[in-house]
Amino acid sequence: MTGWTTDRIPDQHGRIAVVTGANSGLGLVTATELARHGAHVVLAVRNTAAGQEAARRVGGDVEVRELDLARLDSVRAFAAKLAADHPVIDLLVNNAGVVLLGPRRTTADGFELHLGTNMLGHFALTGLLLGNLAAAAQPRVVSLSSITHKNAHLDFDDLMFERDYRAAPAYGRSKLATTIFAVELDRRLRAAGSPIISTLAHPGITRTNLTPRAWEHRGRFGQAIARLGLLVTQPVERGALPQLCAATDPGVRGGQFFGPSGRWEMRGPVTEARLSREAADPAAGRRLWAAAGELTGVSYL
Ligand SMILES: NC(=O)c1ccc[n+]([C@@H]2O[C@H](COP(=O)([O-])OP(=O)(O)OC[C@H]3O[C@@H](n4cnc5c(N)ncnc54)[C@H](O)[C@@H]3O)[C@@H](O)[C@H]2O)c1
Repeated sequence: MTGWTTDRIPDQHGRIAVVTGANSGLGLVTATELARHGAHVVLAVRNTAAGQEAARRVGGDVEVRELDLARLDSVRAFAAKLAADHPVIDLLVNNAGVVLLGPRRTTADGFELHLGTNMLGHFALTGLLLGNLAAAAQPRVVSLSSITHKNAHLDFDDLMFERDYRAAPAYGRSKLATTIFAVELDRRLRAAGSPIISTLAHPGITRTNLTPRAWEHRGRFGQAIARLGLLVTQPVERGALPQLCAATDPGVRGGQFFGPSGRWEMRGPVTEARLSREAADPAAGRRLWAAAGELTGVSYL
């Protein structure tokens, strides 16, 4: 896949794609490219006013729907309406994500905010849409990992990070959990003989609202970090290529993981990325799957 560009996206007419967090950053570029190639794109967003503004920028055949991944009641309501209106869904891009600077916060359901939004919300959403995805000809689920997953470790005795909380490791854990989820989803889909494939992507370090703009408002030191960030980050159009490749390239197989090829995988052309040992561990997959099913009340596969 090295050298992959959006020219390799096949015609998407007749396909229904759902992109979470589609109003900004990587989600906005992903939605734009899918719509540009003819897909009907559902912009699944927390703030529908921002979603409508994004819809104007995306153009093409799009609709805006409200989804707050930090509230299971919102995930259920979104999935129920979407599933009724679109019996067949071809592509789900689990793109939305949150990064906190500051003290520990929780979702409406009491989950640590990073894990609850980035992983548990998407776990529930995927399960609730599985029947609609299975009805499509070549269905896919794409999950957003991060290089931070490699230095993270999941503590199954403290999944909600109640002990010694720190924001950056909490984000890394949530991205490791998302990565374990996507790999385990692929295993389970294959074992069930499902037509759906689960793929993964990470954008290296890409200039979006998450980084380094998050630093710009933090005084002179923050602005210096932001300027330094420009040197090591890549533009969002390039950062979105791994997830667009994972979502659309006809040659992609279940379980494949794409990211930038450059040194330290931070920026560069698309290539196949490496999972950490923990992310690829089937025992971690089984354990996390059981925990996520219990926590969200959505059990599948
Ligand atoms: N930018 C990077 O360098 C980088 C690196 C690794 C991984 N990622 C991942 O890429 C994905 C996209 O992030 P981005 O960089 O485009 O940042 P971004 O802030 O521009 O986009 C994140 C999106 O998620 C949405 N979101 C946050 N909380 C939500 C909630 N509770 N419900 C619904 N939507 C919610 C936001 O509204 C926003 O649209 C995330 O999963 C992120 O973890 C980004």
